[in-house]
Amino acid sequence: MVEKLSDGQRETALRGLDGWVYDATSGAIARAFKFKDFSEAFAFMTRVALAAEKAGHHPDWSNTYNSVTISLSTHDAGGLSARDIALAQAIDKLLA
Ligand SMILES: C[C@H](O)[C@H](O)[C@H]1CNC2=NC(N)=NC(=O)C2=N1
Repeated sequence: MVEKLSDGQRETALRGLDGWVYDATSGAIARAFKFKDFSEAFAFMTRVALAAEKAGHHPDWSNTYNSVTISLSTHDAGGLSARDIALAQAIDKLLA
């Protein structure tokens, strides 16, 4: 069982995450990504899937053609945990 982040911990973590937005209703952070075409978007999703499986932590996401929206929360904690921050950082690294 992993701990939900405090408001302060969440705000500090979000300052270091470009493009990720916190939604208080869902208790999740989300970021939208745009690619050249579906093939590029799906290649990215494949890499995210491998990173997620490695982390044992998985995204809620959607894909429409060249857009991918990823939402991260820790269902077990009922909100945001350090696992979401770590996965968001790993996802951002895939784009660097
Ligand atoms: C049993 C397993 O470790 C858990 O169900 C994991 C798997 N992946 C998960 N992913 C996310 N995003 N939240 C979770 O609470 C979660 N729990």
